Amino acid sequence: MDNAALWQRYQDWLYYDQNLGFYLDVSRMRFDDAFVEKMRNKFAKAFRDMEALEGGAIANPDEDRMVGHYWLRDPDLAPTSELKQEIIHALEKVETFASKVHSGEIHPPDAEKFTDILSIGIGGSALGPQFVAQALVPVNPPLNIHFSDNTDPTGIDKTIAKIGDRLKTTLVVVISKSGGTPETRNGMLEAKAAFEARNLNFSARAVAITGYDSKLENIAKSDRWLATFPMHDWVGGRTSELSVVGLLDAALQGINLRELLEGAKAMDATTRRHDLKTNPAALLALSWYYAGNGKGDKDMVVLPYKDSLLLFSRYLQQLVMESLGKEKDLDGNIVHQGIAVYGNKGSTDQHAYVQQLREGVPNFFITFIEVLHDREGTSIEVEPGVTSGDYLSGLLQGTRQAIYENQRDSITVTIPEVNPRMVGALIALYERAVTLYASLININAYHQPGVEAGKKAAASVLALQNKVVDALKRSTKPLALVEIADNIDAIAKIEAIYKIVRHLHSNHRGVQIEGNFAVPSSLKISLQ
Ligand SMILES: O=P(O)(O)OC[C@H]1O[C@](O)(CO)[C@@H](O)[C@@H]1O
Repeated sequence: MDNAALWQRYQDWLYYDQNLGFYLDVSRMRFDDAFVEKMRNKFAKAFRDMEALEGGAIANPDEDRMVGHYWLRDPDLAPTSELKQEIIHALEKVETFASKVHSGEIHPPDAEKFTDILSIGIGGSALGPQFVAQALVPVNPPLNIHFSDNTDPTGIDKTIAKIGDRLKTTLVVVISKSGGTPETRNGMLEAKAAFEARNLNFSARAVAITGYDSKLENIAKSDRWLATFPMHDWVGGRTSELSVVGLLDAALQGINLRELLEGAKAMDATTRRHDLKTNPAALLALSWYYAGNGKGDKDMVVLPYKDSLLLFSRYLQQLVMESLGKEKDLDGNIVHQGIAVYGNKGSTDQHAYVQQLREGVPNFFITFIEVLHDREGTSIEVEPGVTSGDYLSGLLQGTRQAIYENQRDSITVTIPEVNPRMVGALIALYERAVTLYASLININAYHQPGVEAGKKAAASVLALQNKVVDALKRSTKPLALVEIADNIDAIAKIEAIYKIVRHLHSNHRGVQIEGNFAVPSSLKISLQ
């Protein structure tokens, strides 16, 4: 296509939302009119499905649940007045709690105010709060946030060490919808131990965000934690950023919740249109379908040209991949669906993997995120008439053009600046694009059966570890791996047994190993 035709295509496909000041450009996705025509019926169904979902249909058939994250920013849409009241009440509770923490009305024992937050959670109970904190935290927030999102002992130690003496004025926010996720439980127990080691009362500094009657809620209530906030079962983990899950951390950091919600609500309204060309979520879903042939054949590379949006791709990774990465479709056919998502930020990544994007395997499409406003205040000139921000903008344009010239597609999302309203709008945009795309490919976007398999396998390794230790305790002489496996009737699990003893040995847990470590069958294992 020559430059004039491309410019025309740009104008034909440009979406601009005056209310939000938001642009979406899909002109560099090389679909033609025939493809768009072919997709019309699929989209008509996707729009109807979306309407049913927002009306309270059981959109997650496996778990027999409604899917209501869209009601969070417009409670009037909730299917019953009870749900509407619950949403309003939860938001008020968050705002009241945060303002009492800020004023010092809620404070730690023996100190006037909380200074820090330790937010413990994983997956949807961490990625949204992390993304929003990185994007929107003010320069001098009322509380500094730290995250613990893994069961890695070194990671936990580093976080606690970084907080240092301020642990006594740290508010711990434990977030788990199910209330039973082991990594989060471990993070909570590790934090509790760290507080107790310093003679600090944990319960007086802890709040829980969790589902009704979960293990975590029961602990929080019986140990009399500072507060508990309810999580609704109709909000999935990866779409929970605009529920209490994301809002409490945000409010505590002084981020304007109402603007976040307002931006999402505005994007929701825009993306309710049953018209492809004027519905940006539909334009994204169309582009994803085109790029990957409706089968995820191409990866989505997300490149925000703004440091504060660095975590957007990581946030989207869960939203997109946990929602769309499914073995079966809604009719039970094996389909192995999904779209792989990765990326960090531009122009930084240009000096890392963009070489491959320009010239290597053409198995991706890029989504550029462009932010029009460079900075508060004025910029110096780094060259005559040119600022750092001009460079960033030029590098984005240059990369977009260079990859297009090599027949690689891209989408460009342009926002005026990174503020709560725009972040809310971006979250809503992608949530809705995922909902529409899931409908196009006929999958349930709201369950995650694949994750359960990994969790069960981990639990069985830990059960095996107990058996291994028992076998070693019972033995009067060092045992070979095969003997341990025989003793506990687990010969099929010999490799797992080897890894368990090696891990226990490395951590001075009383396991001694002798022999040649390069030849596992030569090893003799005993318990001290
Ligand atoms: O909030 P929870 O229940 O601790 O779950 C954390 C994460 O674990 C998953 O259930 C599975 O990875 C995610 O969907 C979820 O965001």
